This record gives sequence, structure tokens and C-alpha cells, in this order.
Amino acid sequence: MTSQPIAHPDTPQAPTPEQIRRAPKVLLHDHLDGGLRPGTIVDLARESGYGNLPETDPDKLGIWFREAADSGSLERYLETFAHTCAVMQTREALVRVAAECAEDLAEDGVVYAEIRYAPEQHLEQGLTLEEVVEAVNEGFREGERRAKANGHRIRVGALLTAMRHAARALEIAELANRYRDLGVVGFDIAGAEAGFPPTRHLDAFEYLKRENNHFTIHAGEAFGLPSIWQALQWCGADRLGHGVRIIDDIQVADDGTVKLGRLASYVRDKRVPLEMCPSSNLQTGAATSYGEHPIGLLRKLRFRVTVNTDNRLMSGTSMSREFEHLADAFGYTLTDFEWFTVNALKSAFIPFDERLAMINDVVKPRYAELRAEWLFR
Ligand SMILES: O=c1[nH]cnc2c1ncn2[C@@H]1O[C@H](CO)[C@@H](O)[C@H]1O
Ligand SMILES: [Zn+2]
Repeated sequence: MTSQPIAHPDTPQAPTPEQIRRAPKVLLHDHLDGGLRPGTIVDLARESGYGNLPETDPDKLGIWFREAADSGSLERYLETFAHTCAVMQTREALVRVAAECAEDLAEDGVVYAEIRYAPEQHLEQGLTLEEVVEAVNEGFREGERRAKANGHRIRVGALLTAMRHAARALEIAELANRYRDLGVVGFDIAGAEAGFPPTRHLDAFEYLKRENNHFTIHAGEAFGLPSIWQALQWCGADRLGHGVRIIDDIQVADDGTVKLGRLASYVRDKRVPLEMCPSSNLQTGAATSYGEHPIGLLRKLRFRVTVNTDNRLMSGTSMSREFEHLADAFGYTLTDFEWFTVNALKSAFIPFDERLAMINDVVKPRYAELRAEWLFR
């Protein structure tokens, strides 16, 4: 008998794209108006008479979004949303977009998703804020049903976003609170970061805290540490949207020794979830390449890192594709992807018992099964 080292079940090889697709995934940061199918945009534009689409062929339109979003600036990246929001102004359009969102995610192996959108951007044709929320919720329920009929299980919760350049945050926070337990699981602020600090909306955050409600804040994407510091220490955010610039508070010496500043220490010690979106960051210039994306170091240092899509249309991506990019860049295995997924569930805005059941009864058994596949090749 030769004495062979015992192979860890994970050692045989990198996960295949097909295994990544079948792995259960959890998505906390994805914009409804950043994930439409190009063909749906074309249909809805035709039906509503919106004549400003840059392309009317779905394939060309998809490419247009990716290229236009590939601008190196968050402000220019955000300009592309004018077209998606333009065709999301009726109840029917919102139901369709939300249903397709849930279907597409389920098809990609996402089992739990929190999808965000700004109700104030869907009032141009007379819908009320409440009608917008109800239409999107109806679409998510429809998408969950269709996914189930196709053999996929997914649960979708909504996050209501307020736009940081506008002045409706308190109103949207109240809306999120009213629809709590009715499909809405939390609140967010988004939009251009430089010049619009989160403290502009302190009243909204203080209101939500008094209501024991949850919120995340886009911070540390196009602007640095002060934005993250405000989001956490002034506004009390439960999670950070992106948060990539926390890397500016971490020093790595030539010998590999790592020193965390006070803010980075706080973020790690308090297990503040980071909703990282690698492909989106490359497009807005918040990161330079997958291999150099701060997620590599932050994962190593065991920050509470999660992986997200941000805008599937603008980045031509999916949860599986984000995982594939990371597998290529950092050699991540199924064990890493399970870790990201468990992190995401720990950070989700649904009740603790549901998060735990999702971790123990859905995520862990399915990753274990995937890891065992090499035994039966
Ligand atoms: O990465 C991002 N950073 C900041 N704002 C964003 C990002 N992606 C989308 N939005 C903004 O959020 C609104 C509601 O979904 C979108 O219309 C877009 O303006
Ligand atoms: Zn975002």
C-alpha cells in the first residue's frame, strides 16, 4: 500500500461554469432597472411609443448598454438608466420586468435575492408610489411562480431606493416601512455619490432606525472613506453598497504584513456586510481589473464580503458570471463560493430563522452535493 495524502474533496479542480450555475446563490445588490432583457426594452418602447432608444435590435441594444456603461465614470454609467426607466412607467411594464427578473435569476441558480429600485423614477405616467410598489411585488410573485413551474426555487424581496440627488428619501423610507412584511424588506440610497453625501438624508435613516427597519447605503464606490464613514457612523447603515474604497484604509507592507486603519477595523470587527459588484466597478472605474479588485484582499482578511451583479444589463453579467470571473482571477473553489453565499444570507434583511434555514437546509446541502461530484465522475 502506498501512502497517499488524503485529498480534500475540494482539491480536484476548479468548479466548471456548469457547476457554478447549479450552485445555490444569493444576491443582495441588484437594480431592477439595471437588469431588463434587451428584447423586453424593445417591446415596451414599441408599446409605449418611446422613441429615444439608441438601437431597436435587441442584440445591438444589449451591446449598446454594455459599451455606454463602460465609461469609467459613475455619472456617465448612470445616464444609461434613462432608457430603462423610460419604459417602466406603467403597471403592466413593471409587472413584466419584475417577473422576468425573478425568472432570470432563478434560471441562473439564485435562491434568494433582494432587488432594489427607486419608486420615484416610475411616476411619469401617473402611477402613485404605492401603485409602483404593488406592481413590482406582483411581478416578483409571478416570477417566483413561473420559476417554480420550471423546477427552480427562488424568493425575492424588494428594497426601495431613494435617489441621493433628490429630496424624497423620508417619503420613500416611510413607503418602505408601510410595505414591510408585504414584499419590501428594506431601504437604500443610490445615484451619483460625489457631492451627495448620505447625511443629506439623515431624517430618513433616523426614521427607519426608530421603526427597527433595515437599510443599506451605496457608499465607497465613486467616493472614498468619508462616504463610508458617514454611511456607518452618521447614518447607521446595516450594509454598504460596494464599499470597495475601504481598501484605502488598509496598508499592506512589502513583507505582506497588513495594517487596518480605524474605519477598516470597525467594518471588519462589526461584520459590516460589503455588497461587492466586481464587473460594475470595472465599468465605473472603481476598480482596474478582476485580479486587482479589492475583493481578493478583503476575502483573505475575512471581511463580511458578498458578491453581487449590480446591473446585469449594463454589465452583461449574472451571478454565475461574477463567480466565474472571480474563479479565474483568484482560483476560488466551491468552498469560497459557499462562503460568499453564507455571508450574503447572514446579511440578508429577512428574519434570522429564515436566513438560518436557508443556510442549513438549502445552501450547505447543495454545496456539499456539488463538492462530492468528483467522486462519481
Ligand atoms: O452602482 C450604482 N451606484 C449608484 N447608483 C446606482 C448604481 N447602479 C444603479 N444606480 C442607480 O439606482 C437607481 C435605482 O435602481 C438607478 O436608476 C440608477 O440611477
Ligand atoms: Zn448599485
